[in-house]
Amino acid sequence: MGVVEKIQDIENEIKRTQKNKATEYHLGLLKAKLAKYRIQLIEGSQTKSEKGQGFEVQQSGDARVVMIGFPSVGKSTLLTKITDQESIAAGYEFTTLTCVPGKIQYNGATIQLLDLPGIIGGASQGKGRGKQVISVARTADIVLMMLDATKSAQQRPQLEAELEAIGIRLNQSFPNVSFKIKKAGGISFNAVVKLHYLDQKMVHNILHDYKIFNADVVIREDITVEQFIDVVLGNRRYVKCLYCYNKIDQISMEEVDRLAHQPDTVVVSCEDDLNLDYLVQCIWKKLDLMRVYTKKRGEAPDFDDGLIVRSGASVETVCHAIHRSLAQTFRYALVWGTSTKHNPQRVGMSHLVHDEDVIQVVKK
Ligand SMILES: Nc1nc2c(ncn2[C@@H]2O[C@H](COP(=O)(O)OP(=O)(O)OP(=O)(O)O)[C@@H](O)[C@H]2O)c(=O)[nH]1
Ligand SMILES: [K+]
Ligand SMILES: [Mg+2]
Repeated sequence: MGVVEKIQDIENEIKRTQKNKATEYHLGLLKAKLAKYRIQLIEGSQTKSEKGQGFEVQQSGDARVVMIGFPSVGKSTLLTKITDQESIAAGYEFTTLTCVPGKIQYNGATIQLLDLPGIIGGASQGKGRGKQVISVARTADIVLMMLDATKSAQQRPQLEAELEAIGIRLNQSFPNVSFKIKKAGGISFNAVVKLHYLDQKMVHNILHDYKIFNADVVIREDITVEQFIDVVLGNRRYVKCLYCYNKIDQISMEEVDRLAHQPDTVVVSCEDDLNLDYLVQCIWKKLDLMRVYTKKRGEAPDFDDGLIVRSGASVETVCHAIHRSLAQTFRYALVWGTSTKHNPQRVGMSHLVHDEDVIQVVKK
């Protein structure tokens, strides 16, 4: 029996099995098995020739946004509209057959946007070359899920399921669990919150199924079985997602209004240039990037030339962004901005900077 059939069998068994106290351990194990087979499918089944034909292109700029969507929803049209690059668009499916990168310039940052071929249902199971296409989403800072506003509402959960199946978790954060495999000592289990979906026995069962007999598990959040398996597997990607409904020129105002009120959603019309500026703003916000300025002693900061760093960045990260060796000669930094109480304030490497802060590094 092939892996795809095994997966189907387990999925059927999960569907058939009634959810109750008596079956929950069995269900937990089935889910662990399912996760294992899915991994085999992604990692094990690529032949040599397939590997050479990935859709990966070189990372460039400050962040990467990857468009994922069914055919002919307008991905290429969008790339041509909001980046410096043209990607051919047409009224037939699978117009785009490669990965086409473009650049968005915004607030001094360069954001890479990738246009990809459309995917079809079952892509994660290797249908078409969909698996390679959606795998590119693993490298994204944001998945821009492109949807056709004139098509069925089903397209969104379908795409989400495809991404789930290759280990991508959309708009979720890494479960608050610490998990360490040890050489000996058995399994120690600790939960600091009340758990509703998981208990010690289930954790043991799942770990044994993965042939893990010695580990420390500390759970600090009321997680599900699936989330625990994610932690054990350790190869999940937690990626932000923005849902973009295109072609709103074709639907009623009421419908536009309804779609626009969903969380993490932007409605646009590439054809009529509706809301495209707002989409770029939303991408920028979602990326959570910051712009900080550096200055030399006795000189004014150069506000035209900021440094782009991730939110939560420290002075150390800023030093690295200025010059690779700066951290070694670092004595302290003077910071002006909202991250400090006094302006300027003398801070060390670990100080966390804020958007728009000005930083002067004092060397040894
Ligand atoms: N009405 C309308 N049509 C649009 C809009 N955006 C794109 N289209 C049309 O939709 C069709 C498909 O556009 P593409 O940009 O090729 O779509 P795609 O998602 O890149 O398609 P594939 O590469 O084949 O997966 C073209 O005929 C576009 O002109 C829009 O906002 N409104
Ligand atoms: K098309
Ligand atoms: Mg296209």
